Amino acid sequence: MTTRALSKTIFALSSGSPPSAIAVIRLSGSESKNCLKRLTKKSRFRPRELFYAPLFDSSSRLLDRSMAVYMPGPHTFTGEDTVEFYVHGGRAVVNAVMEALKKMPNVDSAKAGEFTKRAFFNGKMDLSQVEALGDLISAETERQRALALSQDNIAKLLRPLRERLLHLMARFEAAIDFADDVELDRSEHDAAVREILQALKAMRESARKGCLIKEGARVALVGRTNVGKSSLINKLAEREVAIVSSISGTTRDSLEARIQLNALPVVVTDTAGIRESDCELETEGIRRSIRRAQEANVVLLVVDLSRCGTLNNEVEYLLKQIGELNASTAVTVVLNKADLWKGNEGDLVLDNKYSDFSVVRTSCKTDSGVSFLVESMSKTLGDLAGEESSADGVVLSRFRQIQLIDEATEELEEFEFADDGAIAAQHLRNCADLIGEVAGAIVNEQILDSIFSQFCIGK
Ligand SMILES: Nc1nc2c(ncn2[C@@H]2O[C@H](COP(=O)(O)OP(=O)(O)OP(=O)(O)O)[C@@H](O)[C@H]2O)c(=O)[nH]1
Ligand SMILES: [Mg+2]
Repeated sequence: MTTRALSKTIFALSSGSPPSAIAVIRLSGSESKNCLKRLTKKSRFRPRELFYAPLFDSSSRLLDRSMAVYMPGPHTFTGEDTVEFYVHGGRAVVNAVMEALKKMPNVDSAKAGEFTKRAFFNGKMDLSQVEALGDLISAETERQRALALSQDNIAKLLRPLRERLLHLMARFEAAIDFADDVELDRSEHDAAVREILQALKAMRESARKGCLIKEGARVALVGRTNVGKSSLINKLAEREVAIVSSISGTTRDSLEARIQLNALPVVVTDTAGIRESDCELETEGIRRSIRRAQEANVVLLVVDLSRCGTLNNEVEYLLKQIGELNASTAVTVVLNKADLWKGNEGDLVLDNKYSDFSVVRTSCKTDSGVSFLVESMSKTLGDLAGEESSADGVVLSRFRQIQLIDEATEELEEFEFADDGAIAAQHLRNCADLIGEVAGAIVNEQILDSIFSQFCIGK
């Protein structure tokens, strides 16, 4: 950000869109106090003290009877002089005050994320704190809120790792520069690096959970045609998301519904039923069903109990059609149309290799088992995302951060094979730099633009 851009005083409506009981208009920059003087016609203000403030335009017309506060920098969110007006939240009131501010010299309306950008450039926040703030503002579930708050400390968590790496690197460099005086015990260093590697891998695993909390879990309903997948998504979403009919092959494309389970956002996908087909469109639909299953955190394998014969064969058939599932994907076998079943319990026994699968019996006709299925999914997602309290620890949850941790891990893995001291030291340096980048100690302009553009105006 240029000095000129920083020198402008910015203002924005920082509360939600009018009408509302109260609207907060915030200013940041060296002209803030002058703006306050002009609007209130007062000249002296006690810092950080809320006061009653009738506001006037340049022709002394009363705009609103508001409350206001003056907060001199640098101990403010942006690090600059800041003023906040708490005006009545009517659209005309807000517009009138904003219009009056716009006419003042060297004052401009703020762009999205501009207050936070100033806080960052004035050293009030690091990049991971900026990202955490963005997450907090967009948090929709309890877990997302807790996760966002936990992210405030990423720099603190990573600093010791980075310092250890730099310390190890310095030892390697000293051994090169002063070969006669400094002797290097490589095995001791290898052990230290392995410890750091373990810490990075643990972080990577917790990041997978963090992403699940932040991005939401994906659940796919997969099975043959006419087994009741669309009926089930309608039950789970508690609304008519998909068309249900007795005609096999009714659903041709994947359909999504967003729900919340165990304080996690969940995207449930209904898919086209799997069967042999000559129809090009249907075959494409089935290909998409398989892709949705492969991308899912939880696959609900739906089976029509009244027609499935031996369950084990049916599950085997469906898994074969889907192909490779991720090792972390949880599978629940849903035995639907339980109301029609008159079969043999012995036919429902699953092979030991499927012992990790949950099995739930449902009927979309009588609703029996549906709440049990919801409970079972909730538990499965809870296991995948970790207990709710685990969000108290610091967990990474950004793709950008995970990529950097992966690259840092690769550097350390390469370190182990580097016999040459200089190359080994370089791997340690690269790893330390990548870890520094996670919390934003080292930043590139493009990443900054993309992060700040996700903010709303007024933050
Ligand atoms: N008796 C009974 N009928 C059900 C049950 N669930 C669904 N059905 C009926 O089964 C038929 C197929 O249901 P859908 O939900 O459309 O099945 P689907 O798996 O989405 O089918 P495709 O879209 O063709 O793959 C409809 O006539 C439903 O009313 C159930 O639990 N019991
Ligand atoms: Mg369907």
